[in-house]
Amino acid sequence: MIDLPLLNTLKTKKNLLAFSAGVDSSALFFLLTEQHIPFDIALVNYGTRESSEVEEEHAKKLAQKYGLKCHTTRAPHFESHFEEKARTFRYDFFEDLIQKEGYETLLTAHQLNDQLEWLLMRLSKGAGLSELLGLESVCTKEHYLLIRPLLEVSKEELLEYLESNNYPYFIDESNQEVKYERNYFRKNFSDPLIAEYKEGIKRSFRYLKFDQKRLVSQFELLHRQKQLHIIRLYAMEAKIQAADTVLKNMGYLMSASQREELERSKSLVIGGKWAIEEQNGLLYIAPYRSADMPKDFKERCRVSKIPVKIRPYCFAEGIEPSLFATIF
Ligand SMILES: Nc1ncnc2c1ncn2[C@@H]1O[C@H](COP(=O)(O)OP(=O)(O)OP(=O)(O)O)[C@@H](O)[C@H]1O
Repeated sequence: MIDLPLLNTLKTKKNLLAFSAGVDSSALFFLLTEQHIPFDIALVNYGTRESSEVEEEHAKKLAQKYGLKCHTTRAPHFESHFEEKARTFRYDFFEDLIQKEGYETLLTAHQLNDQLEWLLMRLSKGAGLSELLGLESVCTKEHYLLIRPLLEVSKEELLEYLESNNYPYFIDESNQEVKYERNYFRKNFSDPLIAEYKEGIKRSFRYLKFDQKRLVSQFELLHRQKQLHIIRLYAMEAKIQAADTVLKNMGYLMSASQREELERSKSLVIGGKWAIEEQNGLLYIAPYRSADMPKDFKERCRVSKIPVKIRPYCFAEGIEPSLFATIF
């Protein structure tokens, strides 16, 4: 019996399930239908496996059987960096659907094994708490909520659920190929650990997330406009944590050296992409831009205490600096 209290919150929402026809998303599909949660499905066909076409057909038939919409698309052939490009293509497709069809949530079937695999991969590269706990069960995106209802359920439990109910699913053989780094971690570390210590690992994630919340409360998002974030820091140690959280939400992961640089500096550009400025207990984060700005705009920024590296983004996006005088 898989009990997912989070599903109750979905009953009144327009939901889109990212459905690959594999074990995890098939299990989520049937858990949603059993609980009468309204949803449609979206599948990206990468055409990389013999079974790709069969899986797409299966998704369409399943959707028809349960009276759901099935959105599918065919990905182009990616020569290099397959995982990264496949992910970008996938989320672009989902976000396009969300905008066009007005979905309020995107549900993915990440589970406990994925969560541990993510943690171990980040741990091995140097990461802070919010990066280690990168898979969150509810994550606010600009136009929707990204929800991962299965984070506390192991792959083995999902498989048992499908088997015992005779529900159909496909096995993705590419998950076995250790040439992909994540599969190497999965096969050698996360899967064996979960096989032996599942309950302890579930508890640890719960405790860690609880501690993370306490730490997060050391900063507060005061204002967000487009991609500009202004955060109040209640403790200086919270700076990295705050930047980590915001950038991760925007799809950017800081490297270990960038984190060190941020610790040292009050004004910097990360990866040529993000301007970060700390000023009077406030942390400003915005995409890094350069622009010729009129004198009066610069003057209004100065009066409203908008840091120098943040101004070009405000200018490019038509964000009026004098607005901030009323916010703070
Ligand atoms: N081809 C696909 N079509 C639709 N949804 C998919 C597809 N592949 C994966 N998903 C969704 O994404 C979830 C995570 O899949 P997977 O672990 O393969 O992705 P990932 O590489 O970890 O990427 P990310 O974590 O960014 O989603 C799946 O449980 C499923 O909900």
